[in-house]
Amino acid sequence: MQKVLITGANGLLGQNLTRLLVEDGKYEVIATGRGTDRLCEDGYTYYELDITDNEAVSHLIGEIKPDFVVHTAAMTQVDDCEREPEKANLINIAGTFHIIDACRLVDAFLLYISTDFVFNGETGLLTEEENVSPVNYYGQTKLAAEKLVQESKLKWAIARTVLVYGQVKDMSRSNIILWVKKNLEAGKPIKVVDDQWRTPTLALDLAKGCELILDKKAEGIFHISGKDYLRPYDIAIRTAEYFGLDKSLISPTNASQFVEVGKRPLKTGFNIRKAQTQLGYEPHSFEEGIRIMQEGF
Ligand SMILES: NC(=O)C1=CN([C@@H]2O[C@H](COP(=O)(O)OP(=O)(O)OC[C@H]3O[C@@H](n4cnc5c(N)ncnc54)[C@H](OP(=O)(O)O)[C@@H]3O)[C@@H](O)[C@H]2O)C=CC1
Ligand SMILES: Cc1cn([C@H]2C[C@H](O)[C@@H](COP(=O)(O)OP(=O)(O)O[C@H]3O[C@@H](C)C(=O)[C@@H](O)[C@H]3O)O2)c(=O)[nH]c1=O
Repeated sequence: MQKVLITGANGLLGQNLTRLLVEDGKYEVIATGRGTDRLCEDGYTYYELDITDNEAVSHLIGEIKPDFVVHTAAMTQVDDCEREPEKANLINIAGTFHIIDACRLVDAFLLYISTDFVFNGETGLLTEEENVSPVNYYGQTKLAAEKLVQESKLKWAIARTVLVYGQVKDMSRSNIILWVKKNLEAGKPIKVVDDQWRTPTLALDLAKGCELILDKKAEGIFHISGKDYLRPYDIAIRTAEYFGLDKSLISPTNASQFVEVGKRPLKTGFNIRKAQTQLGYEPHSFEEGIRIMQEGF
């Protein structure tokens, strides 16, 4: 069986991907993450791996000799990246460089997970050909890492994704659905932006997109997201409706009033035609996504 090594396996995508690949049984799965295993299931091997430790990365990848590496690990809190650019550089850029170097040692195929935040948000429903121009530091680090991957001379793919939602064990960061649900359940009013546009992505769909890339050894950039083009305000309303929560607690705001440390691009969201035609990728609708998430992990 071919071996797939996953970085960031404790994360939202990492846990979904680890479980999906184990369930589908086509690959031997090696999950790696910061600290101890948080998924704690059977069927894969777990190793602690901090991607900022170059020696540890080359040692482990050199020992395991994976056929594929799926590099999901990243500093994903956008405002923290703005506040701590050196840490963001270390994890998102240097970390990716370490992974690339180690992949070279064993000639592994590298699948790098990137973001809609490489775009400036002037136009939405973006194709893979659109010009990149990030508006925040997180986006800059992810773009710098994309360039390293593209120049690596490895066999590579980049899966860019958008506003991922889902639920895993002991989550590193929340996501919009859980945030809305938690506040409305507590009877707390929330202000949600109505001038951003996104194609929110169920973590399980993203994991499936990654698996399809591995199965086909598909090279190049792929936009892997949900298919519903929504504003965070719409997402909040639909979440309230789905869970029967009080919608009147949600009020609209916009970029001029809701100022964040890291600027967010206004219109992103993806055109996923390439992934649909070349990979056979077919995401769930947003409502199906909430239902799947609600069924638990
Ligand atoms: N979530 C989203 O909305 C989007 C995510 N992406 C990209 O998708 C990928 C997966 O993100 P997602 O799963 O959602 O995010 P998570 O934050 O849930 O997962 C990221 C994982 O990376 C781990 N990590 C951070 N630093 C290191 C390190 N030095 N060494 C090893 N692991 C580390 C984190 O560890 P720990 O658990 O210890 O914090 C965490 O488990 C990322 O590359 C992200 O940039 C792209 C677009 C949207
Ligand atoms: C906290 C908060 C968020 N929001 C909105 C803004 C935003 O669109 C959405 C989610 O907010 P967050 O800060 O969690 O997400 P944000 O950092 O904007 O999300 C990003 O994460 C990184 C990792 C990515 O790569 C991107 O694709 C993107 O999804 O909720 C509000 O409208 N009001 C609020 O009070």
